[in-house]
Amino acid sequence: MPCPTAMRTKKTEAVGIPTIDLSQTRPTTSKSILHACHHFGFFKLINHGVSHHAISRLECQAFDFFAKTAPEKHRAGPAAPFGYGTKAIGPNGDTGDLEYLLLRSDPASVLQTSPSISNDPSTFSYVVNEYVKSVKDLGCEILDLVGEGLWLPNKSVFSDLIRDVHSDSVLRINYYPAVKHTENWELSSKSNPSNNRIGFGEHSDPQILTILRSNDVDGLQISLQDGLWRPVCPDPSAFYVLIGDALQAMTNGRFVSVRHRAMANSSKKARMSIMYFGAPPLNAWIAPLSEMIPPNHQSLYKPFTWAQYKKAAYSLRLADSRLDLFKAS
Ligand SMILES: C=C1C[C@]23C[C@@]1(O)CC[C@H]2[C@@]12CC[C@H](O)[C@@](C)(C(=O)O1)[C@H]2[C@@H]3C(=O)O
Ligand SMILES: O=C(O)CCC(=O)C(=O)O
Ligand SMILES: [Fe+2]
Repeated sequence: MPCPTAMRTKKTEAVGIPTIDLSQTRPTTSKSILHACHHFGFFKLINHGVSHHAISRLECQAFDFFAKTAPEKHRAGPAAPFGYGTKAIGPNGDTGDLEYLLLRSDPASVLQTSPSISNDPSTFSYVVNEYVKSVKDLGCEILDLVGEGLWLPNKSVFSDLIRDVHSDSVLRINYYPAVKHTENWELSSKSNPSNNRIGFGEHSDPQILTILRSNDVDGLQISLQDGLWRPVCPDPSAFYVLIGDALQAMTNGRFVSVRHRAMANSSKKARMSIMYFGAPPLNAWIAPLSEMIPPNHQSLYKPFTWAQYKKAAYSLRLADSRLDLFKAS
């Protein structure tokens, strides 16, 4: 049976969103990834090789956490920026209808925070670390395919940043509680736009790339050049890959960081999404690669360190275009 989103958005989503099948040959996959990164900054990934077991174990651990009482959950907060947060997103007044856990992704930090999150911290940290390892490897594989497709002299120039022991990558688990529908909800949602509740507002991700997985509840939307919001059909067996601002800068704008948001108005069932944000080390310099600047063209962005970019991101609102601050004059 087609998912409700697919039925509602046949014209947009069904024809719009590229799907990359990682079981295809390397050159074919690489070519399709480049096309998707250039035109969408977003794609769906199937046959990705990450074990269903690793995904469902983390999902179970996360559902157990969000099912706890508020005081228990607040032991893991406040998110500043790491830890448990509810409603408030970032330090500048953004809010959404969600709860979340934001975690540093290195094993030592996961182990350190686990006792405030789980009654069985060693299992929690094992499950998180196993998941992070899998999605990090997947992210690096995608970035190596990008390096190959672009014929870069150093094919691992992007993945090296994420593989670095000092990589600033993070894991985020968002939980959008179920919505209590009244009898005439369908009718009122059409006539009353206030039912369009924002779960996580419009933004682009600042990092290199994001690997997102959600349960079977819809909510994620992406906005392409035409400015229209396209619902993304949830597929728990797939991952969605989002290009971040840092990769847009390194490719001198050839790849676009996709604007996206999550709605929280649509389901009687809670939505859970898990994002791995692959990031460089804080002291890494991000700048357009010389191979990405065509002859007689200029660099579109000034060089910046990841620490400088993060500082800028945290000084702005969620919807702000942070990369604009680093445009070359
Ligand atoms: C409002 C904010 C939340 C955010 C930091 C920021 O000041 C602007 C970027 C936001 C974002 C979006 C993608 C990720 O979810 C996130 C962890 C990130 O790296 O940048 C969040 C930040 C956050 O929630 O701390
Ligand atoms: O929850 C989602 O599906 C998207 C959340 C998101 O974009 C983020 O956390 O950066
Ligand atoms: Fe995001």
